[in-house]
Parts: sequence; structure tokens; C-alpha cells
Amino acid sequence: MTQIPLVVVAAALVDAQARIFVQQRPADKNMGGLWEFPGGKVEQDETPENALIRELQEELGIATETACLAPATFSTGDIDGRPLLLLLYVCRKWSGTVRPTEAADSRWLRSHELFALDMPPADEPLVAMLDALL
Ligand SMILES: Nc1nc2c([nH]c(=O)n2[C@H]2C[C@H](O)[C@@H](COP(=O)(O)OP(=O)(O)OP(=O)(O)O)O2)c(=O)[nH]1
Repeated sequence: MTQIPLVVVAAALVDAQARIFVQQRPADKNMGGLWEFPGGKVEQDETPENALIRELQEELGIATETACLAPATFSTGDIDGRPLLLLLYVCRKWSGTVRPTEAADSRWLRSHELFALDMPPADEPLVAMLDALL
């Protein structure tokens, strides 16, 4: 049976020291304990950018806008047998202070430090791309 991909959006928030924000998924969630970029699923009738703006507000308490979300790269994979399309944006401009509301842990890391983290399989190409880009 053909399945429509699950579209997930994620942000590489980059601060003035070129560090990137990552957070650890809570143990009770799918892929619990893995490190990820903030973001989540695009809901019906949402644009990817609006979904990411919503997720950043919900998960981190920060506000940003579409013009501040630079499409960086994407990756593909599957989640529980459903195709996954993971869209990564780079965001350098937001208002408010990053305060994770749901994460088990969080860190600001240089791009090369991301390679040492346990992340979902679909994130590996994203990390390589960020490391080349930043
Ligand atoms: N946020 C995020 N999700 C990722 C990344 N890499 C990756 O494979 N995923 C997967 C994990 C999840 O199965 C899915 C995102 O779903 P989620 O559970 O975080 O999204 P959500 O906030 O919309 O979740 P919910 O309302 O269903 O709880 O994408 C990543 O870097 N960031």
C-alpha cells in the first residue's frame, strides 16, 4: 500500500558563537533518549514553516518568522514503517530566550560535536551537512 510521507520539520538554531541547539527526547517518547533538533510533525493545513514556528514556540518558548527560517537540507527515512521526510532549516534570528519545556536535556554545541551524539538515523546526513555549512 502506498503511504504518504510523514513530514517533520526541524530547526538548527545557531547562536552568535556558531553553536547549535540540540535537545534530548524524553524517555517515554518514540526514539526516547535520542538527541534531536527542535521541531515536529507538520499538521494538516499547516505550511512547514508555520509548523516549525509553532513547534519552536511550544518546545522552547521562542518566536521567529518565516523570513528567518533558511531551508538548509532534507533527509528521508522511515518511522514505524511510514516514509519520513525530514526538512531542516537554519535559524539565526529569534526573540525570547531558549527554555526547553519538554526535553530531557539540552545543549548548545559546535557542529563537529554533534557527530558524537546518539541521534535518529535521519539526522546523520543533516549533521554532516551542517558541519560543512557552518
Ligand atoms: N523534532 C525532531 N524529530 C525528529 C528528528 N529526527 C527524527 O527522525 N525525528 C522524528 C522523531 C519523531 O518520530 C518525529 C517527530 O515527531 P515528534 O513526536 O517530535 O513531533 P510532535 O511534537 O509533532 O509530536 P506529537 O505531538 O505527536 O507528540 O520525527 C529531529 O531532528 N527533530
